[in-house]
Amino acid sequence: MDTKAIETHIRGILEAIGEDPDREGLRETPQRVARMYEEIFAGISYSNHEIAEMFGKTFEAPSPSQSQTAVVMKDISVFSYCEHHMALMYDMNVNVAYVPRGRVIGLSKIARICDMASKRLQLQERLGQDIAEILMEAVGTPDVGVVITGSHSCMTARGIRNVSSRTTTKTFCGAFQTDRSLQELL
Ligand SMILES: Nc1nc2c(ncn2[C@@H]2O[C@H](COP(=O)(O)OP(=O)(O)OP(=O)(O)O)[C@@H](O)[C@H]2O)c(=O)[nH]1
Ligand SMILES: [Zn+2]
Repeated sequence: MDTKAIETHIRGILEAIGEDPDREGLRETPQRVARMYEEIFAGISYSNHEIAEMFGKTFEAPSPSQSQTAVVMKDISVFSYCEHHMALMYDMNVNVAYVPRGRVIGLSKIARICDMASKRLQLQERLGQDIAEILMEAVGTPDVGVVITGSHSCMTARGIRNVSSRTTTKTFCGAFQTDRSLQELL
């Protein structure tokens, strides 16, 4: 990420909106925003494949038996940023489930994958697909479901200003596409 360029452009934006970038409260703002962008857009620097490798530490699944195990993690909270307005997606709640094929992933890594995929300019729909794609590669299973519910500040704090609206997107891969009992886990 080119932090020097971000600083220059943020200063330009401050001037363009009629602010004085040299007044005390704003003097360090371009640097602060550049540091913030490094943090909140960290996921732009990595492909889904790289994130799968980064957080892809897995363990042998419990001994296979007649039964089928599903892993479900609910209420993973993330923030993301809509690509249309660069506005915050907030109160984002991610539910993830997968059916292991011999390997299971460390639980914290599921939340790390959701967090890193969120740190991009996103569509909520694409965020679900990214999380599913990364998890499928990391765990080595095609059977993954991701359900996301969230609020978009581009719809609540501006424009139509509909503060109560919430959007849910569901991404079903592999067996989740047809198996209602798997879908209902989410
Ligand atoms: N599908 C989808 N749309 C989104 C997402 N985030 C924001 N949008 C929408 O993207 C659209 C961009 O539409 P435009 O008409 O180009 O932008 P705009 O003139 O600012 O639109 P308004 O918000 O209606 O004022 C808007 O309808 C947003 O609500 C998202 O995650 N998924
Ligand atoms: Zn938007």
